[in-house]
Amino acid sequence: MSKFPEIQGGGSLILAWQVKSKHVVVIGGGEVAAGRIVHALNADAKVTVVSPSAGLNEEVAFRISEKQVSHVDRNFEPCDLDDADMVLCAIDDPEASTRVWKLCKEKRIPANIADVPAECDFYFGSIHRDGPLQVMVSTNGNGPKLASIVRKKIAETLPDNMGAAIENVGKLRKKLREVAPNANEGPKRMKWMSAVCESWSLDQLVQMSEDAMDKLLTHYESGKVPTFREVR
Ligand SMILES: C[C@@]1(CC(=O)O)c2cc3[nH]c(cc4nc(cc5[nH]c(cc(n2)[C@H]1CCC(=O)O)[C@@](C)(CC(=O)O)[C@@H]5CCC(=O)O)C(CC(=O)O)=C4CCC(=O)O)c(CCC(=O)O)c3CC(=O)O
Ligand SMILES: NC(=O)C1=CN([C@@H]2O[C@H](COP(=O)(O)OP(=O)(O)OC[C@H]3O[C@@H](n4cnc5c(N)ncnc54)[C@H](O)[C@@H]3O)[C@@H](O)[C@H]2O)C=CC1
Repeated sequence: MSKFPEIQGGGSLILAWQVKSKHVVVIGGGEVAAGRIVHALNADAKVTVVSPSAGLNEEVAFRISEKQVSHVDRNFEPCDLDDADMVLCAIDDPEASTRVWKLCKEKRIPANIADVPAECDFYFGSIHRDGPLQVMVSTNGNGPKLASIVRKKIAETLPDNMGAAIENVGKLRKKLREVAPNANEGPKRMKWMSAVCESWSLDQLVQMSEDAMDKLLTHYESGKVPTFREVR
């Protein structure tokens, strides 16, 4: 046995792709498209939906009328890809789907064709969301419904205040970078931040006020982590 991690091929590269302000083109306006739109909007993408009005489901029609997304009211045309950074295709026409996929590959645009795993640069997964926290479960194409069941099981084990605690830690980390901005202090900052996360409970992290954060940060220089009571 080697002391290094064993390689288990056959997985996906799971990343947190930053699509903020990027142009995501969703082709189709049915139930699957509606889900894709929610995921893209939750990541602050600029979304265009290409689908004839007659084929829109209620949710997609709602997002269009609320101007959460732009709408191109017709079937897909190659020019829809002109300034696309990502394409999500969810239509009930396999031949048109394959055409979309081939064009995306010519133009090197990352694409997901729902229903056709072989025509996907990436798969969607089942997602639990709580503020800044996202947990994605993938079964790598083996069992999408099971992915959803596993995701629910994981979510049940997480404390209710997890997202709020993470949000507060985010604020503290930002303040720490202001107090200790030097690039060469990275290792010290990271060690101290890790120690705070390990020694305080989630509830304490949630309850940490701006005041408490400022007090806590006065201990950074010494490298010590005071208790919650000491800074409250
Ligand atoms: C490869 C992948 C590509 C992609 O779509 O990105 C893909 C492909 C296919 N899905 C199919 C069917 C179903 N998909 C779902 C649901 C979800 N599918 C999702 C992802 C993925 N689906 C990717 C792999 C993810 C992974 O393996 O982990 C989820 C997780 C995320 C999302 O879509 O947002 C979302 C659950 C979200 C949630 O509830 O949290 C359900 C259940 C339901 O609708 O409730 C069913 C019916 C039951 C079943 O089959 O399990 C079929 C047709 C099979 C056929 O014709 O028989 C294909 C094509 C094929 O397999 O060939
Ligand atoms: N996660 C997954 O991979 C899953 C995939 N599917 C598959 O995804 C596809 C879409 O599913 P639903 O949303 O339920 O279908 P749907 O039938 O509700 O919607 C199809 C949509 O595509 C639009 N459309 C059809 N041809 C088009 C074209 N050439 N250009 C632009 N828009 C076009 C229609 O107007 C309609 O809005 C189906 O093939 C379905 O089998 C279904 C469930 C899960």
